[in-house]
Amino acid sequence: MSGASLVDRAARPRYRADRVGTRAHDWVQLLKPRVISLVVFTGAAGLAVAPGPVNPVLAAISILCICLASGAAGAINMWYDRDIDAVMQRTATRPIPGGRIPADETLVYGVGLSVLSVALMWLATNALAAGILAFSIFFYAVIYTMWLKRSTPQNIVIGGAAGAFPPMIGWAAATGSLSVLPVVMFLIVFLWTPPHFWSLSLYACKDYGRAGIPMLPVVRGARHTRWQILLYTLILLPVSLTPSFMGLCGPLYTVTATLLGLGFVACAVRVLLEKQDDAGVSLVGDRAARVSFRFSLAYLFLLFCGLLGDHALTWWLS
Ligand code: HEM
Ligand SMILES: CC(C)=CCC/C(C)=C/CC/C(C)=C/COP(=O)(O)OP(=O)(O)O
Repeated sequence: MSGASLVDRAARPRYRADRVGTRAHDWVQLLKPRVISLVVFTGAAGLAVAPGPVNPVLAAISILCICLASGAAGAINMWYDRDIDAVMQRTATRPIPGGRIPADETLVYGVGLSVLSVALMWLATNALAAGILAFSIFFYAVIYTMWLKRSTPQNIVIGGAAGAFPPMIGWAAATGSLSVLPVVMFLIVFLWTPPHFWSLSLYACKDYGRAGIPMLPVVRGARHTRWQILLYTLILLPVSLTPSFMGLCGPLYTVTATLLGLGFVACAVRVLLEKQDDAGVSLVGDRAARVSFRFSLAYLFLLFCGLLGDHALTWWLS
């Protein structure tokens, strides 16, 4: 046997395994797994704080459906945005612009998973949960991605509603109805989205400008964006405390929401006061905006943990 074929035999299986692994990884990346992990967590929280006993199998199926649906919407977003993703540094290596997954296969994948998730939700729970799930996919994939994202700097404010529906979906899956608390949870995520995204957009501004996407700092400038971030954190703080004012939760949630809300406002004030030029562009590498973006992720996760902990405590004490 020649040396070359020995090398071939040794190399071939490893090459195949790597390719299979890479392809599987790319199919998962189309679902934006890191982003949807928090989306799914908020949906699970909505389900967990809903009143009445929930069948654990149906709860698990509902959470799986929210996961599949948000991933599917992400895949349709990547299919539609393949032109701008190729231009932006942050997204240029995604599976479609990277040439690793064909665009048409991504569309079939996104639409297929959308149909599967909605049908499964309907079969396992009820029409209300399935209906809001379908509407969320439509809102993110069509209203936000295909329309608002490229046409208005308010794109993420209105489009952010898509990512705010999961707590309502979780609650509806558990109860077949809606109530004040899931609507407040919707409002919290809705008002959280602008400071979450605009913090990131302050330091990703060049990317969006190059791709021609009218994100707020591109259109209205960095200084205006800094004020808007502060405005939304200031509105978010009292809204996040509505469950306390309405007697829908106890002191654990109230303390958590107050501390986190003040922390988020403090991050926004730092973003506003950061050393900047006349146009509001940071002179210190957008340090405050980076901290604010990271804090936004911790904020939402911990706030909903506070709600879950409060709910568990009330149940345990009763
Ligand atoms: C229109 C609304 C939103 C916009 C435009 C937006 C935009 C973004 C962008 C551009 C990133 C960076 C992603 C990357 O580089 O891969 C990001 C990260 C993230 N977003 Fe959002 N987001 C929105 C809503 C949400 C919602 C509703 C959630 C969850 C409830 C969320 C959770 C996350 C998480 C967890 C990350 C971090 C991902 C990582 O660590 O790589 N986002 N978001
Ligand atoms: C239940 C359900 C269907 C929920 C869908 C909600 C969802 C996936 C929300 C996440 C929002 C998100 C990833 C925005 C990214 O914006 P972008 O697409 O402008 O970001 P990009 O530049 O990174 O692609």
